[in-house]
Amino acid sequence: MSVDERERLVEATRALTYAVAVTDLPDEDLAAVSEAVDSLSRALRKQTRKRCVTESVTAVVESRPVVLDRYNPAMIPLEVRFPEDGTAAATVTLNAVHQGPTDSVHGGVSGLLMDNILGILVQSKGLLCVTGTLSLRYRALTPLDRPLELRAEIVDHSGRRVTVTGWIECGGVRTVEATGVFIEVPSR
Ligand SMILES: CCCCCCCCCCCCCC(=O)SCCNC(=O)CCNC(=O)[C@H](O)C(C)(C)COP(=O)(O)OP(=O)(O)OC[C@H]1O[C@@H](n2cnc3c(N)ncnc32)[C@H](O)[C@@H]1OP(=O)(O)O
Repeated sequence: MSVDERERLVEATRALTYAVAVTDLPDEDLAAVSEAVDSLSRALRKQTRKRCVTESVTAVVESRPVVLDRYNPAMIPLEVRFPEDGTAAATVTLNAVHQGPTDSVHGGVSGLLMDNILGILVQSKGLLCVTGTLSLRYRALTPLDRPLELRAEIVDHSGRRVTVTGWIECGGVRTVEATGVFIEVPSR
C-alpha cells in the first residue's frame, strides 16, 4: 500500500469512528453495518505488521512542519509548525470522538495533545527524550468543534532535564496549561 493510500484509509477510518460515535440509527439498522465493518477488518488483517507506521525521529529535526500520528487512526493527527521564536504551534479541532463528561474535550485527550506538542518541540531540537513528568492545570473547559491553538516553549535545559511549558487556547481563552520535564535518553 502506498503511503498516500494508507493516509486515505486512515482518514476514512477516522470518519467511520466519528460516524459510529454519533450515529442515531435504530438498533435494527446497526447489525448490517457491524457485519460490513467486521468484513473490512477481516480483509485488512490478511496482512499485518507488528507496529503502526510512524515517521522517523530525525524527520522532526529535518523537515518542517511535521505531522504527528498521521497513520494511526486512534490518535489525533497534529500538524506542528515551528515559528522563528523557537516555539512549537499547532491548530486542531476535536469532535465527539474526544468528548469528556461535560460536552467538552476529555482531560486525558488534552494531556495527550500537550505531551505531543511539548515532546515534539524537544525532539525538533535534536534532543532524544522521554516524558519524565507531565503536569496539567485545567483552567476552563476546552470546547469541542472549535479550533484550538496549541503552543509549547522550552524554559530550561539543565543536565539531562529539559523543562517545557505549553497551553491550549480557544478564542483567546486559555483552557489548559502544561509543564513537562523531559529526560534525555541514549539513542537506541
Ligand atoms: C513526525 C515525526 C514523529 C517522530 C516522533 C516524535 C514524537 C514526539 C512526541 C512524543 C511525546 C510523547 C513522549 C512519551 O510518551 S515518552 C513515554 C512516557 N515516558 C516514559 O515512559 C518514561 C519512563 N521512565 C523512564 O524511562 C526513566 O524513569 C527516565 C528515563 C525518565 C529516567 O530514568 P534514568 O535512570 O535514565 O534517569 P535518572 O533517574 O538517573 O535521572 C536522570 C535525571 O532526570 C531526572 N528525572 C528522572 N526521572 C524524572 C521524572 N520522572 N521527572 C523529572 N525528573 C526526572 C533526575 O532527577 C535526574 O536529574 P539530575 O539529578 O541529573 O538533574
